[in-house]
Amino acid sequence: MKKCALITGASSGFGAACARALAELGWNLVLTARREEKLQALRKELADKTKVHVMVLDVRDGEAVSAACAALPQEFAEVDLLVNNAGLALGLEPAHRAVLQDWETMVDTNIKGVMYCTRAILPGMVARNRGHVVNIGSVAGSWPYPGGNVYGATKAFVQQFSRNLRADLLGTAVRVTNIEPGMAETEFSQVRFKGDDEMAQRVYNGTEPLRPEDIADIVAWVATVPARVNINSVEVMSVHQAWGPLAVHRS
Ligand SMILES: NC(=O)C1=CN([C@@H]2O[C@H](COP(=O)(O)OP(=O)(O)OC[C@H]3O[C@@H](n4cnc5c(N)ncnc54)[C@H](OP(=O)(O)O)[C@@H]3O)[C@@H](O)[C@H]2O)C=CC1
Ligand SMILES: N[C@@H](C=O)C(=O)O
Repeated sequence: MKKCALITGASSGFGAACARALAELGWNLVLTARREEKLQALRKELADKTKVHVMVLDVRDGEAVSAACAALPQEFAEVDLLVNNAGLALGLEPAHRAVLQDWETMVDTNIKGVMYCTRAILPGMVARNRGHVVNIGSVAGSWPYPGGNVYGATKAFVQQFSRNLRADLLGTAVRVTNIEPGMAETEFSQVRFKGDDEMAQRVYNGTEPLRPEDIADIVAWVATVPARVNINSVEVMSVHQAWGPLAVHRS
């Protein structure tokens, strides 16, 4: 039987790259995000490789998440892999100048969104004694940097939530992995700097960030190791970055 992956934040960046990588492996896909046109374009792109169900969803809406997951078409209803990838950073202001609404949006998306999706999908995995939750954390969850305040804290939540999920799932065959990428070039900086291209480009100038497919390859790897193996966490950075978001080599 074909395996099925549900990927949040599949309309760009890591999520779209995960969809492409898993389609190559023949997995059926449930792709979710808010921008339907992007999801439909990806569905069309992958149509000759696999079956794709598009689910337009705001992960901040817990009731919508649980209703959509409960109403998955039969062919996609048994989710083997949940990739909790939807997330964002907003702003780089120090805490005393930060916009409170930005903090709330990051908490609602990066923390509550992960909680809602996990809570909706996990019971089926436990009942089938089969499945894997892959969370996309960040090096920002372990390494502080100026302006990282609430974004880093949300990713620290993802790290500890992943560990505690593993503890809860002991005795089942359900796996949990937290992937912690460093700087990668996606729409992430466009979103963080609210469309200010110059600020966004400054992040990547003179260095070589990770690419979305680098993270997708890791997701595909952790999902396909033997069922007895749980990769707990993977911290991954560009060769031009060390330790945390601040230590970046620029030529
Ligand atoms: N790029 C980087 O340097 C790093 C990124 N990360 C993390 O990786 C993950 C993916 O980011 P990345 O691919 O880089 O960035 P992108 O901005 O390219 O992708 C973010 C994805 O999240 C989706 N998303 C955002 N908010 C919501 C929401 N409320 N409901 C549903 N979907 C939402 C977006 O879709 P849409 O707007 O259509 O809803 C989009 O598909 C995030 O969790 C991010 O924190 C971690 C480490 C490094
Ligand atoms: N590593 C990035 C995303 O998580 C960042 O914090 O800039």
